[in-house]
Amino acid sequence: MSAAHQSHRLTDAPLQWLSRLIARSSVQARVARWPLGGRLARRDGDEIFDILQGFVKSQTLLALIELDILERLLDAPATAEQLGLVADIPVNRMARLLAAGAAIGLLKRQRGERYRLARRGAAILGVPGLMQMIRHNAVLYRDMADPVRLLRGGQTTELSQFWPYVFGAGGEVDAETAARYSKLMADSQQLVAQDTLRMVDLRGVGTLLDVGGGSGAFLRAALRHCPDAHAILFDLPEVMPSAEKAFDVAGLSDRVTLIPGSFRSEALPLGADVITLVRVLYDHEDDTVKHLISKVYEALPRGGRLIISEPMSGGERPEPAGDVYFNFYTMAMGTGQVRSANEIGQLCADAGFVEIRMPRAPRPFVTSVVTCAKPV
Ligand SMILES: CC(C)=CCC/C(C)=C/CC/C(C)=C/C=C/C(C)=C/C=C/C=C(C)/C=C/C=C(C)/C=C/C=C(C)/C=C/CC(C)(C)O
Ligand SMILES: C[S@@+](CC[C@H](N)C(=O)[O-])C[C@H]1O[C@@H](n2cnc3c(N)ncnc32)[C@H](O)[C@@H]1O
Repeated sequence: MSAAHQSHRLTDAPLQWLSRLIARSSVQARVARWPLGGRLARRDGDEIFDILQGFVKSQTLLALIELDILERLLDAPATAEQLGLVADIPVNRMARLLAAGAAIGLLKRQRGERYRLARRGAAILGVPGLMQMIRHNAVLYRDMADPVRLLRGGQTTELSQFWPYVFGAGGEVDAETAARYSKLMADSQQLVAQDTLRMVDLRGVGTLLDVGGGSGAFLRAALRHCPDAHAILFDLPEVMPSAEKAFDVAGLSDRVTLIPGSFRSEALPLGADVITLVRVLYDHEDDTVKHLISKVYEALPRGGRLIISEPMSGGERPEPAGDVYFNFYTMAMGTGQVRSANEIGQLCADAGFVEIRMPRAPRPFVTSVVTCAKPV
């Protein structure tokens, strides 16, 4: 046994002893009688129960969205009777849904049995793409219904069918499928773009290349942010029609060059001083990611910068969004994985990048960022 392993075992011993005590119901009963012990035990109980009922809370949210309850309450407060009638749900069951909605803080019960939107319920309506993301969780949850089976692997998941482009070089995705995922991607991208642009400094950028940029939502936000910059979008050919249309509608066509291609088989376009990879790495295995980061390095001039933005694992300090939701999300997708900012930084350093920075993410459930530069 190595010295490191032995010293671990020595420091582990008291904690193991404590865990074994807490795991005994007789000890729990005694500790719960002390003032501090009682408080801790109640809090732990609350939190364990909250983990246990997570799915039920989430499905309550889904029912409120599917039955358009949030929108209806935005018009005017309403009773279970009124909402049950329009949603074709028996009144007593609608009353139970509304009570659940109030209990999770999305609705407020008023006098006279009427409900109105709570602040958080109203906020959901204003977050771009959030209602579609909530609806689309149903696909993930079907894959998660048997988590042990998912962990063992080997089966075809529904989510991997939902995002088929991930597996493909060009040619494997029809235009309709590409348009469907592009819309969902673009809607949720608005949040990612907001937070990314808050974490990086794009002042003075001449040309920005977004690799795997989808329909270009990030580039449009970046172009508005940097009025003098030009943009290049590189993505699979199937994505180009929706990108072209979106830049047209935004009146930004003259500031972007669209280049179809696959980063698996082609070199990246030259001429950008900043390259962005937004929600691209976590779709792919390590080998693909290493290869892609080297291609980015080759495509950049000296001093050029790489910006990586996507939900990340907390690494040595696991955190809920990266290490629970996106961790299982990418597992259900079948090809990718979340990585920590340190792991991503290391992959960049291995490719030759320097000045690796990890700004603090305001909303890790939306995105985190790693930036680095090619040495001058
Ligand atoms: C007087 C007034 C007006 C107000 C006073 C009171 C006050 C200060 C109120 C504040 C209210 C307010 C403005 C609230 C705002 C709340 C917001 C902005 C909430 C935002 C929430 C965003 C969420 C929950 C985002 C979730 C995103 C998810 C789940 C994204 C998932 C993305 C996935 C799965 C992508 C997959 C892609 C793939 C394939 C893996 O690459
Ligand atoms: C998760 S989406 C992210 C899109 C966009 N950056 C965003 O955050 O909304 C991943 C993107 O990578 C693109 N992609 C996947 N494989 C690719 C490849 N081999 N070459 C170029 N782009 C690819 C997909 O078409 C898709 O637009």
